[in-house]
Amino acid sequence: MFKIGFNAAMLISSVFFFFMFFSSFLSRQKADRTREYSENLRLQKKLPHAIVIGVKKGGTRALLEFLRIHPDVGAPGPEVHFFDKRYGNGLEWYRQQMPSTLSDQLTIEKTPSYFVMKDVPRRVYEMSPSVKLIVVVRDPVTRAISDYTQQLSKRPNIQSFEKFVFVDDQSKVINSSWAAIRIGIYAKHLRRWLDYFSLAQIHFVNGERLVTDPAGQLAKVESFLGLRPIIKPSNFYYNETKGFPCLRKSGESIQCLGKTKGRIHPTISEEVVERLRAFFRPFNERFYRMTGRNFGWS
Ligand SMILES: Nc1ncnc2c1ncn2[C@@H]1O[C@H](COP(=O)(O)OS(=O)(=O)O)[C@@H](OP(=O)(O)O)[C@H]1O
Repeated sequence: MFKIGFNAAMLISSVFFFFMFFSSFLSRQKADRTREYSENLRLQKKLPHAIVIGVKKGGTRALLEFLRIHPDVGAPGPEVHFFDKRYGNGLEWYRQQMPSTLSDQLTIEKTPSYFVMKDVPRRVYEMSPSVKLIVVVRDPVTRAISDYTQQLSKRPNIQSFEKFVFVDDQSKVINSSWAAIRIGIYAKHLRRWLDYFSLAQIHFVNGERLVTDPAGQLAKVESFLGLRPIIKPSNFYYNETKGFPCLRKSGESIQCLGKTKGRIHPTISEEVVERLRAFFRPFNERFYRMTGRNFGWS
C-alpha cells in the first residue's frame, strides 16, 4: 500500500517537473523570438554617417577592417563607388548597399577615389552637410610607389616607374599628370573639400602610424566619430613576416589583410626618390598649414 502510494507520488511529481521545465523552455523560446523580432524591426539600412574618402593606397582597407571590430559600427565590405561611378543609381540605391544596423550603430563606407574626384565633395554635401569624413594620408612618395606596385601587379609588362615619373628622360621634370603623382598632391584635393566642409568635419589618419600604432590611430577615430573607446592594443598582433599589424580575433585566431595589402615595392633609385621628395615638399608644407598638422614626410 505504502509502495503504491510512493510510486504514485513519484509519478505525479515527475509529471509536474516535466511540465514546469517544458513551459519555461517554451516561454524562453517565445522571449527569444520576441527579442529577435523587435531587433529586426529596429534594424535599418542607413545612409553613411561617416565616409573614408581617401587616399588610395593610404591604408584605407586596414582602417576600415580595424574599425569594423567596433560593435557600434556597420560597414559594407566592398568599396561602393557611389559618388564617383554610380551616382546615376540614386541615393536609394546607395542606401541599399549599406548593411542593416541598429539605431545606435554608425554606418561607414570607404571609397578612396572620392578624395580626388572633382564633383564628389558637392555630391557628398548634397547627401548630408553634416557627414563626417576620414582621410588616411601617407607619405606621397611611398604612396606613389605603392600605387605603381599595384599597377605592376595587374600588368607586369608596363614600363618602369622611372619612365612614368618623368615628363621625359632628359628634363627629369616630374610628370604631375600621372595619377600616381597627382593623387599625392593632397593640398590641391583638400582645397575642394574645404569649399563644402569645415576642417573640423574631416579627420586625418596618419597612414605610417596606422602601421606602427594601430590602436593609437583607432582611438583617435573613435573619438572623432563619438564612439565608445573600445579598440585596444590587445586587438592587434604584429606579424613579423608580413611587417604589418593583423587583427587578433576571439580566441587565438589572427586575421591579416590579404596578399594585395603590404606588397613588396620595387627598388627605386635614391636619385629619383630625392627628386620626388623635392617635388612634393611644397605641396606637403601647404597641406600641413591647411590641416594644422605636420605629418613629418621629409
Ligand atoms: N595592417 C595592414 N596590413 C596590410 N597593409 C596595411 C596595413 N596597414 C596599412 N597598410 C597599408 O595599406 C596599403 C594599401 O592601402 P589601401 O588599403 O588604402 O589601398 S587601396 O587604395 O584600397 O587599394 C598597403 O600598401 P602596400 O604596402 O603598398 O601594399 C599597406 O602599406
